[in-house]
Amino acid sequence: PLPPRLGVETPHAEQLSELFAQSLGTWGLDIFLVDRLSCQHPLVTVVYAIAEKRDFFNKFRIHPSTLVNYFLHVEQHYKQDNPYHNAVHAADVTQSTHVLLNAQALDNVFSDLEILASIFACAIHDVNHPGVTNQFLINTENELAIMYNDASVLENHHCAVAFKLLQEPNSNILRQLEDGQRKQLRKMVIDMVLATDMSKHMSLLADLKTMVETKKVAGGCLLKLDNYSEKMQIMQNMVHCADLSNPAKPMPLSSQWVTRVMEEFFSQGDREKALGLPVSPMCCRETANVEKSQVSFIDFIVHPLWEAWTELVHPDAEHILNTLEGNRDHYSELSAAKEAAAAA
Ligand SMILES: O[C@@H](CN1CCOCC1)Cn1nccc1-c1ccc(OC(F)F)c(OC2CCCC2)c1
Ligand SMILES: [Zn+2]
Repeated sequence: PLPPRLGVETPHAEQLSELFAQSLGTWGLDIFLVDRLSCQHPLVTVVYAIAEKRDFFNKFRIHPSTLVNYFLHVEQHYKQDNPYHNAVHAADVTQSTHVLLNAQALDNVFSDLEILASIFACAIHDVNHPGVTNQFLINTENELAIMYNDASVLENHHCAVAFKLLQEPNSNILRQLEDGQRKQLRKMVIDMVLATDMSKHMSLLADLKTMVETKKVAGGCLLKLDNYSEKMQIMQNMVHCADLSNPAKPMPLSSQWVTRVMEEFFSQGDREKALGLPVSPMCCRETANVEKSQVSFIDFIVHPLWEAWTELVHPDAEHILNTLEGNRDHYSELSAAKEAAAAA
């Protein structure tokens, strides 16, 4: 039997179908509205809609009910009481990557398997996130840090949980793939999810810039991506861009993400204080300057990354970079106004 047309039953099925028909491929889809209309199944409904749109069911002989079963389990393993690292964030990163994949500059660059791997990686990339940073897990000698020897602790955990869930009954969406394909997809997903570790950001960006320079110099287009490592570099940066896309979304969405991430950081700060640990940067609710932090986050991390991505897929991401620059100025003005008010 087929599952409901959105993957899950919801009293707002008509409205949600309409929203996906209009905006599934749009930068700025209101993922918080998707969360409400789907009755807190944002990940299942977004993945199901993308799977339909990209014909995954036929291309990979995945039964719709198997896809729903698996991603319901994945969704349930995102901690709903995390203000930020919850299933809405996973759905947001997945839908954002779906949009980035549609860039004309990326036409015919990725195989169907690479596209499935990218969407899969986004959907599971933060599964079972505990709502604290790698550093916190390491400092508190958490069992996860012991398990993964302090190396990309969260990211290793997300991958392991996701592949473990594939072994549950009627959940193995990769069952019908040829063995080689399944092994290849597993490797690609691991490579992408491990690359979402922020400690890899500078090296990932450096390699992207090098690729953009050579591409520009060669005057070639992206089609000349013949080896796995170049292809994977682009996929890693694409997922990383989507993971750091909050400041590049329309302000009504961006500001909700800022509130959520600060709430998660502050509760980590509260825990560090209670444990007598040094409070991590930006995690102290008494002293944090939210707007100022956003300006430096954008200036030092998010803008350089999106500038390189925009150049790589020129001109398809111009509007995203413009939104990011507009948001940066907005936070800078807010920060100045706050300082002026404090001085007065
Ligand atoms: O924490 C960030 C990386 N650090 C590295 C060390 O320098 C500061 C930034 C990335 N990251 N990792 C997990 C979640 C997020 C993260 C995601 C959306 C964020 O802001 C907004 F877009 F919603 C965000 O903002 C923080 C708080 C103020 C500035 C940075 C953080
Ligand atoms: Zn994430």
